Parts: sequence; structure tokens; C-alpha cells
Amino acid sequence: MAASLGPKPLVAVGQVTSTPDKEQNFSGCEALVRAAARRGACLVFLPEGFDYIGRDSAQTLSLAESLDGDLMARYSKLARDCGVWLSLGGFHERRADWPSTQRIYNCHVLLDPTGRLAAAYRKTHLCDVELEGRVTMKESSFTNPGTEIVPPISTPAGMLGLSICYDLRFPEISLALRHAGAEILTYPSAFTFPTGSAHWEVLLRARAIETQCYVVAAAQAGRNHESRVSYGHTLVVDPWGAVVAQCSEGPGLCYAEIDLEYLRRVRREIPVQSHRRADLYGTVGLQAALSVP
Ligand SMILES: O=C(O)CNC(=O)[C@H](CS)NC(=O)CCC(=O)C(=O)O
Repeated sequence: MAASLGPKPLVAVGQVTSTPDKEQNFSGCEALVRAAARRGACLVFLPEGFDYIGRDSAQTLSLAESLDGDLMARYSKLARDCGVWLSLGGFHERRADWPSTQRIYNCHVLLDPTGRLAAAYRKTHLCDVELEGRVTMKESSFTNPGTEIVPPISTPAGMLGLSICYDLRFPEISLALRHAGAEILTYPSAFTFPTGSAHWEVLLRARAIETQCYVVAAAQAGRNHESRVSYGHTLVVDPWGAVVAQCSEGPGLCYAEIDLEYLRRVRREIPVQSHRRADLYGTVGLQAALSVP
């Protein structure tokens, strides 16, 4: 097939340590995107909270912008300057309901190389979790849940399905995206240390094996502020479940080639999609609120 003749598309995955300082965060992310573009990546991924990680929910709310604000304008120009697609996972977004709800959305923004908004997915599973004496997260106290799954978007690397962080724990959304044609699933994240060390890689590899998709997971890493440390371990998994790229500690990039011929072979060899027993447990994901191409 023609697709196998050309060079395989290269994607870059960024790991950052966002702080409450938006200016400093933008400079760091900009440097990563420019470096990735110089290496020839067509699509660059940044993690949840790439814009900032606030010290508390009051600060998180006060720093939020809308999609037509200054920060997105700068990222749009960056995408255009570099000629790359940008997956910006977890932008703290103020929408029209801000005055009435005083809550934001956790928005995964996809920009195309002209800087246009190709898609926006708003996190549907909010992270309300309490590990006694270790971690307390109550995302729903400052965030409104998204109301829809976004159909996969065609990019030069493949059909890209958007999720965010805690969504990773729900195989239903990954199956829904797979049914809708996804070839790459992406989970920009800011995992905690205790949950990350126990669950992160296992969940990402499971999602890749179950869906036979590439899984790309850009992560926050290290100390975001006085009272918060993120797990890191940015990685890429192939459709067989192998970790094919990984970041080490601290800010940086890792790269992976996306081989859709290989993906098709894995799907041919183990055709799980056609072995499902919908008669026994329903068709998880098939009735999902998105259009199947
Ligand atoms: O709040 C922000 O500014 C950015 N968003 C986050 O950090 C979110 C919500 S608190 N974190 C997670 O979902 C962690 C999930 C996790 O660690 C797990 O599922 O184990």
C-alpha cells in the first residue's frame, strides 16, 4: 500500500513541570515544540496543565482564559510558525457559563498547522479521589464535566482520539473512540505519585492492547509547587502493548514513529473487534454519543 512506502510519521511527546507562572510555562513549552519541529515531528503532544498548575482552586480559576484568549492565540501562532499539529491536553478553559457557574472546563485542544482549532474535547470523567492521608483531589469543585466524546480527528500520523488523564481509568471511552475509527489514543496527564507508580503504565498498556491503538501519554513531571509533585513517565505504547518511547526525569521530549501498517497487522492477527460478544454484555462504546465514520 502507498502508505507504507513513504517515511513513517514522527510524533513528539513533551514532558513539563508546569508551575503557577504562565509566562514561564509558555516559554518552556514553546522551546519543546520548536525542538520537536526541527527534528521533523508532524504532531507534538503537551500534557494536562501545560498552561499552568495552580496552588489551589482559587488560583486555578483566576488564571483561566477562554479559547479566544491571549494564550491560545500564542499557541496558534506557534503551530503556524512551526507547521505542526499541537495536542494541548488540559487547557483550563473559561466558557460562556463562567459568570453563572464560576467553574471552568478541562479542555484538550487540537490545533492544526495553520493554527486553527481542529477539535476541543472537555474532560468527561472528573477526578474526585481521596487516598486517606496522602492525596485529595476534588476536580468537580472547580470544573464542569464535558458532555460529549469527540470523534477521532484525521492527522498526518493517523486518526487521533482525544481523552484526558483520569479518563484513562474508563475503558469505555477508549472503546468508543476505537469503534469510531481511532488509531492513536492520547491521554495528556498530571498523575499523582502514589497512583502513577501503581497504575500509570499498566493502564496505558492495557488501553493500547485492548483497542489495538497507539497510546500517547504526555505527562506533568516533578514539583509543580510547594505541595504538589507529579508522577511523570511520559510514554508512547504501540498497538501490541510495547513501550516504544519514554521520557526520563524532568522536562523533555520523546519521539515515536507511527506505523499504521503494523497497527493493521496487529488487528488482522488478533481480530478482537470481530470477536466481541455484544449478545452477552452489550456493545460498550457503540451507542456512544459520537458519529462513526
Ligand atoms: O487541576 C489541574 O490544574 C490539572 N488537572 C489535574 O491535575 C487533574 C485533576 S485534579 N488530575 C488528575 O486527573 C489526576 C488523575 C490521577 O492521578 C489518577 O487517576 O490517579
